[in-house]
Amino acid sequence: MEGEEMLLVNDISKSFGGIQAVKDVNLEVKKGEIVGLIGPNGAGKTTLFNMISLFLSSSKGGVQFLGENISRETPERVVEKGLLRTFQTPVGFPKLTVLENLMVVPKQKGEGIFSTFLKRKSIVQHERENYYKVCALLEQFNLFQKRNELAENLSAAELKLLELCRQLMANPKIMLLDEPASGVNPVMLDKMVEHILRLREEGMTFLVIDHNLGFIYRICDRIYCLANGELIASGTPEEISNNERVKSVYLGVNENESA
Ligand SMILES: Nc1ncnc2c1ncn2[C@@H]1O[C@H](COP(=O)(O)OP(=O)(O)OP(=O)(O)O)[C@@H](O)[C@H]1O
Repeated sequence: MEGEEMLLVNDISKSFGGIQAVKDVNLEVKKGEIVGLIGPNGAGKTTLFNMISLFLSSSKGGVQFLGENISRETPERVVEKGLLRTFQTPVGFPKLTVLENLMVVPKQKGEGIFSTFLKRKSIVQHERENYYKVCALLEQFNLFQKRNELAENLSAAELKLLELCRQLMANPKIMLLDEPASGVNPVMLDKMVEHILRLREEGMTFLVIDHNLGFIYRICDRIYCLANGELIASGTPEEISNNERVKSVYLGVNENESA
């Protein structure tokens, strides 16, 4: 249902020794929203992503996903529940082709030679369905022509799209995108915007980190701004772009100068 709470971050904090990377942050994402997370280098954005996706434990506070406290789950369980993330540097397999990168499916739990033999038919069926799904995704993201290319030969923008496709193979309910626009040229950036907006039309929800504010303002319904680990502003793109604190910390504009 539109407007339903999907992700709720409650009063979350993280310290690394003496460094307070994230301090008492509250954040929410509703179903169907595209929410941005901005802030200067070292603001705590990636640390926050790492805690939401449970790659990192929080020092304090917790995360609710679809009304359920997931703070004690493993990253794998969170993926199974539908919370997926990308990384600043796409992961994937550089020495595999584009098609192979998407066909790689995690082995089922408890799968052995005997059970695999018994389930042979269903596995073949599963592989076939997977193949059709991969081809459809590659078509949608204009990567079908590159399906036999090694991933290491793709451009930065194509790698970002491949990373999106990899996450989509796992049927996410929400996608956390870490700098999807970095290294992407303006033409491909327009394509990236189109893809993200299309996915949202189809029901996807996003939380997006990016340093490219133009990109963030184009795609986001709401934006949170972090600085020194603390939330300093939240609002619509218009509100954030006119916020004096955001200008001063993020854009390096002095509050008095910009007034
Ligand atoms: N594993 C770690 N050990 C020690 N300090 C860390 C660790 N990870 C992050 N930090 C520190 O926490 C703070 C927040 O870092 P973080 O990477 O979350 O910021 P960011 O907003 O994602 O920055 P950027 O935009 O440059 O990626 C920084 O001061 C960073 O040096």
